[in-house]
Amino acid sequence: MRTIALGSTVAASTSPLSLNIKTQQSFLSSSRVPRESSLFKSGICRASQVVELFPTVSPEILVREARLEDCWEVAETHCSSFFPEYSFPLDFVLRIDRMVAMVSGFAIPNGYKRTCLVAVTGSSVDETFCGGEDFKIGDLNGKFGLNRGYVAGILTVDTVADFLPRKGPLRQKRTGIAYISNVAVREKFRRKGMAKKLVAKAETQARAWGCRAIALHCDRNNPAATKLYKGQGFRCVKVPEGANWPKPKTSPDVKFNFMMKLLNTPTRV
Ligand SMILES: CC(=O)SCCNC(=O)CCNC(=O)[C@H](O)C(C)(C)COP(=O)(O)OP(=O)(O)OC[C@H]1O[C@@H](n2cnc3c(N)ncnc32)[C@H](O)[C@@H]1OP(=O)(O)O
Repeated sequence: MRTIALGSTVAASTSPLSLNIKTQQSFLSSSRVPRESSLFKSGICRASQVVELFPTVSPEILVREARLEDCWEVAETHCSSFFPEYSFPLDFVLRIDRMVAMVSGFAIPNGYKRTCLVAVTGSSVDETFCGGEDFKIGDLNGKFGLNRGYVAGILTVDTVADFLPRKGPLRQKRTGIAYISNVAVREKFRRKGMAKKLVAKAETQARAWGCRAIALHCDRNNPAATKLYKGQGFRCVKVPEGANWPKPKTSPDVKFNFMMKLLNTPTRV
């Protein structure tokens, strides 16, 4: 369990870009409120605002691994989706914090995998067309692309198994089950199938890692996300009475569904 300090706020994190689910959930209900943060007004994000015009010209969606040059937009997507009420300077500090967390990667234990996927729009370039050598910094793929598109959705998938039920008397971590977290799509790009594509790509990644199943926690009071996962073939797993299954650290009043899908089930896109 890692902790990211956000000024005076302490965010419990499940992965480098992990949500502070407690804070996240309390803001979910307001995530549809139109947001014009003072950060944007201040002009710090003018470049992003200009790029935002592009998707209307070329709306195709591509899902790929996040790259180093995506990190600001990934942090923006994360923060604007999970903390829509934050205004300057806190929203700016939060974005910086998430960016640093991503780049530093909060090194995962040997033998485990984790990757951050992004859904980009406005990119017409071949996904494989990248310059330079491959390298990995934190969760980010070190390739640079010339036309990388605009990051509008994110998802993290890993095999770290921190939030999966343990096995045996020694409470060993499970293997072969991937875990999804940090799923977010910028408000103006929602209901266009982006999250579905991200989840589908996460499943492909999990299969490539040799996983037989994929799991996640979803707030019971998040009907949109619950519908998304059920539609993608995830099913709620009943937690046995008294079972001490790990779950994301949040306020006690946030209740999660633990959802799982066997990876031999066909993926719907
Ligand atoms: C494991 C986790 O990370 S849980 C955290 C989930 N993240 C959040 O709650 C952050 C804020 N919300 C969001 O970012 C988005 O609303 C998401 C990620 C929940 C959905 O992203 P989208 O790209 O809009 O979803 P997408 O367009 O792929 O919709 C897929 C299905 O989900 C369901 N769905 C998505 N949004 C809604 C909604 N607002 N109301 C009802 N159903 C919805 C629908 O069944 C939809 O299929 P349909 O459009 O064919 O009816």
